[in-house]
Amino acid sequence: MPYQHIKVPSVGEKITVNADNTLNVPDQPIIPFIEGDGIGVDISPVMIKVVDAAVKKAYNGSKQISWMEVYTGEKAAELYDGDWFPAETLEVLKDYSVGIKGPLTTPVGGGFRSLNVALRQELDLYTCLRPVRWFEGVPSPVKEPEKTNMVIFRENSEDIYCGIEWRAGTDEATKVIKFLQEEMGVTKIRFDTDCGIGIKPVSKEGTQRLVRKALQYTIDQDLPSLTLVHKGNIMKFTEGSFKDWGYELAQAEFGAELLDGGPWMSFKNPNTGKQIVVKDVIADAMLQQVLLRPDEYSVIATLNLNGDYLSDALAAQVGGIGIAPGANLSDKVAIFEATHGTAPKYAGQDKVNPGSLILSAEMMLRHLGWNEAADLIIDGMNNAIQAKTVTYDFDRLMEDATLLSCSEFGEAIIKGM
Ligand SMILES: NC(=O)C1=CN([C@@H]2O[C@H](COP(=O)(O)OP(=O)(O)OC[C@H]3O[C@@H](n4cnc5c(N)ncnc54)[C@H](OP(=O)(O)O)[C@@H]3O)[C@@H](O)[C@H]2O)C=CC1
Ligand SMILES: O=C(O)CCC(=O)C(=O)O
Ligand SMILES: [Mg+2]
Repeated sequence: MPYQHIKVPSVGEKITVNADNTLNVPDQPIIPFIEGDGIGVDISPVMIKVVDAAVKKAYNGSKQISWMEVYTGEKAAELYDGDWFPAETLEVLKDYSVGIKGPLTTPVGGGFRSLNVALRQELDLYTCLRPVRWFEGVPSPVKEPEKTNMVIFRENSEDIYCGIEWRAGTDEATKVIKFLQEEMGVTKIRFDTDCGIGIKPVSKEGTQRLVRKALQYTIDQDLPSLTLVHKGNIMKFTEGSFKDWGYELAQAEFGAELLDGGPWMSFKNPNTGKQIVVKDVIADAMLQQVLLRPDEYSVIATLNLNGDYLSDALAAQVGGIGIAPGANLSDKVAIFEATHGTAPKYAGQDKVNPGSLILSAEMMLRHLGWNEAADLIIDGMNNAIQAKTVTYDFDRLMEDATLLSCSEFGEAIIKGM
């Protein structure tokens, strides 16, 4: 079926997904990409160039990506007559199973809701996977950045983050407040006029599908622990239940048993026989723990908003948001994206670090099973950083570095492969 603005490449095939969620990846897969707002215009073309070079070098022409641009955000609004979130983009991302996106702008305090969040919700991309590790040579604010090696599984479909809220003074907010006071016996709303209201849904099913994925990852990657991060002492029936349902799942589906009387648990990795510890930490304490005792944490499963905060904080700890990658995953669809946003003050200046999006593409290549190309990207990134040929964000914290533009850093990665 022809699309309104999306042009399907004349060469290449769709990736398909089997009933057991494994992928059939043709040698020339068509991969949809969203350029992104703000610095998307700088980093997306560099990401494509680096990925193409890695694939060419790894497979000498026997494999190749057919890129297909799809539109969301500012570019979509221009093309589709004010439609920021065209239905055909959603349809294509679902149909082609694997895609990658640049950052998209969300106005603060009003205007439209986050397109990034909408994409995750519409495609039920319930896991936001954000690995955080240090690259040798990257300037970091901590003394031993090599001790930080964590993988965040952030719940992506629930929580206060999903946007069920009403502005202060509206009929809706007044109605919800009245309902809470008159029908639910709530007496604790300190100022009940001009009061905005938000709702925080957290379910057993939503929690357990996320924790299941995180525990499976811990097993597959042979990692030592999974930490449930929550603020369950205060938000007992949302964040507290997240913790309880997480432990419950570890026990019921992975055979975990109480460790020293609990609440921590442990079980043996069925592949390696090594012990996996399942533990929990309260979210505020976790922010100091990751700074002071990072080597005690490995895989983290947490709620949507905690995961948002924790992923930017951990990214800074290993040298910054400019190299923090991520993926949004359902069981069938995977959309890769950087952790950072659109950094509007740098848009169009060919200045920022494209590393986040490039490393997100590196995760995408591994998802396809193209590990040789992914390894080349890591080599290229390592070599560019160790040669101290870096973008402004690293340059300002390094001595004797050579300052490169965004596109020059891409070239340096290619040269370093
Ligand atoms: N998934 C998504 O698409 C996301 C979208 N957003 C959206 O992005 C917009 C801007 O958000 P904002 O809060 O400013 O956060 P940003 O992540 O866009 O930028 C914050 C700061 O992070 C640094 N930074 C970001 N990207 C890079 C990069 N590639 N290279 C080097 N440094 C970088 C810059 O720091 P410095 O100033 O020190 O140089 C920048 O000023 C908002 O509309 C927000 O909603 C935000 C997060 C995720
Ligand atoms: O959607 C947005 O604008 C922000 C999202 C965000 O910060 C994130 O997903 O990390
Ligand atoms: Mg964020």
